[in-house]
Amino acid sequence: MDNFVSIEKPLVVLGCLYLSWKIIRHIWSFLNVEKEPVTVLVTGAAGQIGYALVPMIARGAMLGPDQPVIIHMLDIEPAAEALNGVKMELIDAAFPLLKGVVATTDVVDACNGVNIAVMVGGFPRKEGMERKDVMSKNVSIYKAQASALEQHAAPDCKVLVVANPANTNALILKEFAPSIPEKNITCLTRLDHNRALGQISEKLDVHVSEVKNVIIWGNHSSTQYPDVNHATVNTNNGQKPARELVGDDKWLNTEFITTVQQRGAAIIKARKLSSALSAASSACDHIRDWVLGTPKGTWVSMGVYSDGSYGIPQGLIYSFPVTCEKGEWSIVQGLKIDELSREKIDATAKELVEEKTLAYSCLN
Ligand SMILES: NC(=O)C1=CN([C@@H]2O[C@H](COP(=O)(O)OP(=O)(O)OC[C@H]3O[C@@H](n4cnc5c(N)ncnc54)[C@H](O)[C@@H]3O)[C@@H](O)[C@H]2O)C=CC1
Ligand SMILES: O=C([O-])CC(=O)C(=O)O
Repeated sequence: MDNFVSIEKPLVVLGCLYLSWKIIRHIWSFLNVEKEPVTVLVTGAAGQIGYALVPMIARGAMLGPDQPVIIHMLDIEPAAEALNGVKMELIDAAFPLLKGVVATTDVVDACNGVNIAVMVGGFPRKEGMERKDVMSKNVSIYKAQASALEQHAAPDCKVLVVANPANTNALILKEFAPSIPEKNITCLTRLDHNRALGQISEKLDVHVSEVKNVIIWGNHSSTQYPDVNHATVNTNNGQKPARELVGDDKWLNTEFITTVQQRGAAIIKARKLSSALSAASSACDHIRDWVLGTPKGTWVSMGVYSDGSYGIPQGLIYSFPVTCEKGEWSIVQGLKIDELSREKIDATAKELVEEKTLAYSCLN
């Protein structure tokens, strides 16, 4: 009996605490008390991704429909007038969640107090170029902006690098901002992940939301490895492996991979400009899942600092399958890697090692 009472008491206390928490939450939402705004920096905000991205952030696509935001926009002096035009449009759109806009060409003002930094500023590649061809211009920008972020952003600021070469720019930013925790510096491969989901959904004629757990391994470049071996599709008969449903290994091992790898180039060829709306939307997906968590049983691809998982050298920003919870990502462990995948996973890592050397030679 004594034992029973000693177990029961803490359970009752826990139950009361849980109920009080529920009641407080209910009253809170009833009173419609607003959350504190989160400050989001977008660099290169006068450019085409920036123009697509800032309204998405202001509408809640990045941080949720009840999260007020303050947007800081940075661009360079020649783009100052265009940047001011974007600010005017943000004001004109009267977004309920938008609590402030700063448009500046001063990197310190831009970084001041930011909680999330989306680094889009840089030079996009043109038709016929590889992403590493914009290396020398872009890595020096990331070296310079690293110290501004380190000194002026909020200490727990989360950073997403979009500008190409995205993995290597993120690595340079990490190396020149040593006091920012390495877990807080990531690069965008979610666009490639979404492209892979899109290709499977088109092939099977199912809605893209029914497909999950593709993986983009490695570099956001034409050596990336879009891996469908662990992907599943929701069907009327439950969840099935995507490979089994597609039933065409030849397509999955060749055309599917090259289509995803070359999708950026295909968009440039068609638009004469690189992807913008899909890049902006994927940047929102990346931050939303990182901050608010990935749905149960689902992983996404993020370029993160390698801890040696899957034999990838440490000291690279490499795209892995990750799940996110409470604002932290973790690499999905224990996936079986077949021989073909191993080769491709290593090949894209090798390119990143070469890019790192090239980046350092550009900075010297
Ligand atoms: N990781 C990914 O999935 C993707 C990456 N990208 C990359 O994103 C970057 C931006 O692309 P777009 O918006 O199409 O280019 P854009 O040329 O339209 O815009 C780039 C903006 O950055 C600004 N900028 C240049 N140097 C800057 C600096 N030091 N500080 C702040 N801003 C600066 C430019 O003035 C321009 O307004 C490119 O590097 C592109 O290759 C594009 C699509 C997908
Ligand atoms: O291809 C480019 O240069 C732009 C980009 O990164 C993409 O669309 O994936």
